[in-house]
Amino acid sequence: MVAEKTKKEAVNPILGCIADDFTGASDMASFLRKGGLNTIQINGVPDETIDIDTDVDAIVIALKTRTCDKQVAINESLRSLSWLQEKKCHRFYFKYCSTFDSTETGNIGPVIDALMDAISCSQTLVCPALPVNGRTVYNGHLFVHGELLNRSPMADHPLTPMKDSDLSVLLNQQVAPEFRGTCGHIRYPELSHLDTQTQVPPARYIIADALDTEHLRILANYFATHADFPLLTGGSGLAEFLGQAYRQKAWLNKTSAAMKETRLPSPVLIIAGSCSKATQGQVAHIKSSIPSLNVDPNALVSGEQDATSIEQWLSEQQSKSVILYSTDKPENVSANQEKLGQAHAAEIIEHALAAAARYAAKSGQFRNIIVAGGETSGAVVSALNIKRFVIGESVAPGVPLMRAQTVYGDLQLALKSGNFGDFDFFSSTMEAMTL
Ligand SMILES: Nc1ncnc2c1ncn2[C@@H]1O[C@H](COP(=O)(O)OP(=O)(O)OP(=O)(O)O)[C@@H](O)[C@H]1O
Ligand SMILES: O=C(O)[C@@H](O)C(=O)CO
Repeated sequence: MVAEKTKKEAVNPILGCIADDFTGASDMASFLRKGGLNTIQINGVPDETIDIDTDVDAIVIALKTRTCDKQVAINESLRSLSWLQEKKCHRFYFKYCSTFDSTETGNIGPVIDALMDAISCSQTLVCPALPVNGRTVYNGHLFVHGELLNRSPMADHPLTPMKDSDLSVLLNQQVAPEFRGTCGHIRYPELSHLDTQTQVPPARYIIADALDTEHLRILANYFATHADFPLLTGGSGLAEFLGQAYRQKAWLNKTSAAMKETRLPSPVLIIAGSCSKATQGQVAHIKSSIPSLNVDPNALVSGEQDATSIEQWLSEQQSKSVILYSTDKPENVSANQEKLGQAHAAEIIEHALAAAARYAAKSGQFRNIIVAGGETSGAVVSALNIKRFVIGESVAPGVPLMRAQTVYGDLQLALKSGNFGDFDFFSSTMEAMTL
């Protein structure tokens, strides 16, 4: 049964999204905007001080719950859901990574279960596919640029090494014991007649194949307003088509308000904490044209490098655009993790990069900041105490320019998911964001 709403009945905002990391949130927000929804991003669990404009169609809440303690992830997601329900959202989306990024002990299954329980729904969609960035699902297996997930560079991820690519296996490891084995599939040959001959399987978690954007359009048209599916889950691939589907159903009564000014004066500070293959190439490329500083966890531990020395280096660069990076090859990352502990290595790097971002904004030297990596972005946005972003144009699929009013003034940020963007992402984004 498809719930029909007339334009008169429409209530804004429609869609409330909960994302498990910060770049994932801005990725989702960029595609919702592309689909015609006036979208804002709120960072962290919103409290009563956060208000929203009346013309907002979609709200994306950015959490940092991908790798945190399970109970914290559940609690923050449920508190976010309550807030979205208070704001009268009536459709919900749990956004996780298009490469799943969640191990056996990960939080995707537990958070899905908790949200389903709170929304009282018995089925949900599981759709990580993002074909525009090379993530496809075929026969329930996740592929990255044509390679099985566990044979892609994601197998070496510093925090969430992906050792399987069968989505039902990955999910079954995580969900509550009583729901194990309750995955169903919509396989790609069935997609072309979804809604006519194909019955959606009566499974709790419905894993959808999607090989191209047309498949996502079909899925979005079916699931966007389906009464039995108030909660959908997956990557950002569906977002553009969900937006279009809501618009077709006349669920929107406002025209999308674009962010007006998208450029600020140079310079740009680039912060790369991602060690993904894409970021490694992008860092290597930009290092040949702007000053760079390697933020090294071993040097931070030994005291050879600290917040003061990084600040000193930044101030010496005066009005130049620069990059700070901890990006390294998988073997060096593993060595650091063995020596310092995985969580400790991540923490000291994130802390140093976030402190540098705060100094850069506070000193007024930089008003534009590009960050590579979801965890790193979460640390930077928290250090800048940015509560909300207005979403602007995308500079690459899944990477929007975003504006925030902060205690340090008007800032512009671009948060890049680790594996997103072409080799020249940093230079093209610097050009797009500055006067
Ligand atoms: N040289 C290094 N040694 C050990 N750990 C590192 C090093 N450089 C970065 N890290 C840590 O690895 C993690 C990278 O995660 P992050 O989410 O920022 O990037 P990503 O996983 O590539 O991006 P995304 O989550 O958007 O896909 C961070 O916690 C970071 O602090
Ligand atoms: O879905 C993706 O690939 C990204 O938005 C992401 O979540 C990476 O952190």
